[in-house]
This record gives sequence, C-alpha cells and structure tokens, in this order.
Amino acid sequence: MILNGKELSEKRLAIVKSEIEKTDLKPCLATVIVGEDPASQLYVRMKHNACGKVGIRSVGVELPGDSMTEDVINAVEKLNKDPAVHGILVQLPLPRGIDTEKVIESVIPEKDVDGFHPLNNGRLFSGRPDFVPCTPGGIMTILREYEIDPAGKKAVVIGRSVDVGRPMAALLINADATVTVCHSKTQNLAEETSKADILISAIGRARFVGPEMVKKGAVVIDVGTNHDENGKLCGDVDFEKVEPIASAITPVPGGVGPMTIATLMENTLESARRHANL
Ligand SMILES: Nc1nc(=O)c2c([nH]1)NC[C@@H]1CN(c3ccc(C(=O)N[C@@H](CCC(=O)O)C(=O)O)cc3)C=[N+]21
Repeated sequence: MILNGKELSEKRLAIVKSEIEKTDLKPCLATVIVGEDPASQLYVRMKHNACGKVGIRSVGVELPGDSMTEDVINAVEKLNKDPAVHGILVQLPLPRGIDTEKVIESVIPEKDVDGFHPLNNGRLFSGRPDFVPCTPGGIMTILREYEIDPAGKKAVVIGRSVDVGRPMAALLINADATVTVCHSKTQNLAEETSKADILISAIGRARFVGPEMVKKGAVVIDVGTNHDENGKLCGDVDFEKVEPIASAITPVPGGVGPMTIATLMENTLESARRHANL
C-alpha cells in the first residue's frame, strides 16, 4: 500500500480552510528567512502558497545572508509582539555563524508553530505535547489516518535531529511503540532497521535504505528530500526495491513533505484559535 501524503494533505488543508471560513479567525503565519539558499526559498514559497490556499494570511521577513544572530532575534521579537501574528517560522538551516539555538529560543512558545522551542520539546518528551514539529506531526497523522497503530510495535527511527528524529521518537513513545533511534555512530544499522515494524528514515542520503534493511511487511516512512546524481528528487529509501516487501510505504515526492506543510497550517490555525480564546 502506498501512503498518499499528497492526497491526505489536501484533505487536511480543506478542513483547515473550512474551519477558518466557519469562524472569523484571521490566522497569520510569519516566516523568517536568512540568506538566499534556493532550497530554503522554495520551501518558504511552498508554505506561503499553502497559506494562500487555506485562507491564512502570511508575511515573509527576509534578512541578508550576513545578518548577525542579534539581527535575526530582533526580527523574531517584533513578530513576538505583533498581536496579528499567530505563528512564527524561522526557516532552517540558518547560515553558518548564526546561533540557531538562540534564535529558536527567541520565538515565544505560544507562536512556535514549528514546535522547535525547548519548552515545546520538553512538553513533547514529558508526554504532554503542545505544538509538535510539523514533519513528525504529519507522519503521526499519516499513521492515524491509515489506521496504523504504533502501540506495542517496534519502531526504528534513523536520525536524531531536533526537527525530525528526536521528536519522532518522542511521538512514537507517546503512542506506546518500542522505539530505537539510530544515527551515524550506530553499529550495524541494518541489524537494527531489519527489526522494525515501523521504519522511519530521516538521514538525507539518496536511496540509502535498501531491501536488506527492511523487514517483510514493515511500514516504511521516508522523510528524505534528496537529489540523486541525475538531480532527480528522491527519498532516503530505494522505493523501487523496498516497496514490494513493505506493507505500506510513503513515496517521495508526495509522501511526508506535503504533510509537513499541512501540519504547519493546522498548528497556525490552532495558535490563532487560542489567541482568540476559541
Ligand atoms: N523551520 C523550518 N521548518 C520546516 O518545516 C522546515 C525547515 N525549517 N527547513 C527545511 C525543512 C524541509 N521541509 C519540507 C517541507 C515540504 C516538503 C515538500 O512538500 N516536498 C514535496 C516536493 C517538493 C519539491 O518538488 O522539491 C514532496 O515531498 O512531495 C519538503 C520539505 C520543511 N522544513
């Protein structure tokens, strides 16, 4: 079975749209982008497009690539204080030289629709999540909508990043899975991944996960957005070879990526609701 993130994201976006139309909420997402990385510009554009589709207002702050940490924090603090702004997203990665942790901590947790602030992280890890990071949040929505219950299953996450691997592990723990987190220092990765009932790959290497790493009947979730040697967009998983042995698998494109954006819209709507005490 192919887990159609594109289709599911459209369904979720339609729900967000109708919720906004039903209320007189005027949700607003602010994005902050530093420098001119074309991939980051593309992602931010996609987020603004999604806002436009569902009726979320969006404002974009663009700072030069040679900005100092303080400049970025100043921009964030303006948005913190602006009552019309409900969500703040600082596009990552930030240019080298900028203290990413400091910038993330400058976003007030109430507007942290990315779920990257340590307070929201801590809440997630203590089992009382508030804003959940959009990629792992979107993956949990995929699992729920396709009625894949992680409870009691063995889940293996490859990657331990703050934006994907770590919160993914926390969400799966909260959903009663038995969770293993693998990373660059893991010895015998294939031995670990082959035990997974649910395998989540967030490595960032084109077609790295082959069939020898996957148990027959496993659910395979591919977070990778890579380009292969021909410049073709592909995931971490060798889809052609893994799809036949998986019971369910997300494609790239059209899997996790669109769900990331849909979850960002949901988080922004939720923030606007709270702001209005609805
Ligand atoms: N503060 C912050 N929050 C993020 O959520 C964040 C970020 N920084 N930095 C970069 C990553 C990456 N990311 C993606 C979102 C959508 C797709 C997506 O929709 N991809 C399409 C394909 C798009 C294409 O054609 O390249 C798909 O998979 O179908 C991919 C990647 C959000 N990120």
